[in-house]
Amino acid sequence: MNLEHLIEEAKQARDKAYVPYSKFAVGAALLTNDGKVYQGCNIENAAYSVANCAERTALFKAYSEGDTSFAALVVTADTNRPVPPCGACRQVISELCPKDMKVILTNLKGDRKELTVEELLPGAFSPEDLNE
Ligand SMILES: O=c1ccn([C@H]2C[C@H](O)[C@@H](CO)O2)c(=O)[nH]1
Repeated sequence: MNLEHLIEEAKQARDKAYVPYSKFAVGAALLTNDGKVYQGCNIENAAYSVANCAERTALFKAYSEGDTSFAALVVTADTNRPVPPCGACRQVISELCPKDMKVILTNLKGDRKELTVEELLPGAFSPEDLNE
């Protein structure tokens, strides 16, 4: 699975976004270590606060299917800079993905920013903190 293909999957996911309120469509593509790809889009709701971001949609789809071993995540939107994930998504990514996993942020112009999960949310609150 090359990166160009994973970016294409994220764009395809974005086309499925349900965004009647913000009109801001986001797509994500999550690659598992088995080579499977889970697409995710953002899904909004008339009760605005229950919207689900594209990144979490992809992660929750994979996890709920028993796929829990991840190799890379691409996120894309029609933004001026590579789209930055929100704080809630950073927290979820940080817990469910390896710290050294690559997260590739992109936009429709083709700009890219690649960083690790640790770089996305340095010093994240983690399950270990609950046991201290
Ligand atoms: O990284 C991001 C940032 C925002 N959104 C969604 C949430 C909401 O539906 C819309 C506007 O914030 O974009 C995502 O899906 N991912």
